[in-house]
Amino acid sequence: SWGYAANNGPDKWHEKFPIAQGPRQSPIDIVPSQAQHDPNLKPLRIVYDPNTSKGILNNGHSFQVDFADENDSSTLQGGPISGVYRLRQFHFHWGASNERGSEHTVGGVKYAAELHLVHWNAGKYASFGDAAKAPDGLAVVGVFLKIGAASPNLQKVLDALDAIKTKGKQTPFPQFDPKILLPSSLDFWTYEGSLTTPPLLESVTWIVLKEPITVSSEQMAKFRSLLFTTEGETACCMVDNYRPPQPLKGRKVRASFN
Ligand SMILES: Cc1cc(C(C)C)[n+](CCc2cnc[nH]2)c(C(C)C)c1
Ligand SMILES: [Zn+2]
Repeated sequence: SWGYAANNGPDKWHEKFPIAQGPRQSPIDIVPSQAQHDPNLKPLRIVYDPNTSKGILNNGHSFQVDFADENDSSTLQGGPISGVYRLRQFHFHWGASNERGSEHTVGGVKYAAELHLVHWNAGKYASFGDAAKAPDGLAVVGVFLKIGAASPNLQKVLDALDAIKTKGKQTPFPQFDPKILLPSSLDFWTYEGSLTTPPLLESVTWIVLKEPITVSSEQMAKFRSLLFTTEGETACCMVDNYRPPQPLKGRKVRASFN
């Protein structure tokens, strides 16, 4: 199946998922000078309840922290979206070394990693699966990670990785508030895009924060200690699990700030 290696990676995905060459694919290179400030964009309203965090899982592509989403306890509103989107999970993408790893780039600049907080339009769709197939179904907040001071808040997540080293392993991850992973400014760029892995569904309103959070080189090494492979398979380090930027195809990127 699909992966990030030469034989099954991003350049091959279009063979089984032709939408890979579609009109609203993600990620993209964000060119700040080309992004138009839109005064109609509302401030982001992010309310997360730590009681909704459930577990942490190695899904073979990344690792994710899953949230209970049967009610509106953890939600995203405002910004470019209408209605209430529920937090489903968050996960990361990162590189084999510090000079690459993010999916979105800013004026061609790659960051060491990128956090994705995935939300679905529960006001309009009955389930995450239904929302994932709708053009206004998902909203993903992207946060860049750049190398600098260690993040104590991120360390709580990294300390759980030893328990989920191989594909399919999961462990409880209760009482975690992902709001502590966000930078101080919620200024963002936004555009209409897609999932960045197969099935590459064109159902995501992207909200990419301008301000990165910092992570230390030692913390990045922790991400790279995970494996793409299951226990017993020949170990393959989970690194470079990012899709490169895709053609803009006429889309406009809006900025919430001047
Ligand atoms: C239905 C579905 C949704 C997602 C994301 C949006 C959580 N994902 C992750 C795709 C993705 C990761 N980062 C941006 N998009 C998948 C993958 C695991 C098959 C399936
Ligand atoms: Zn992602």
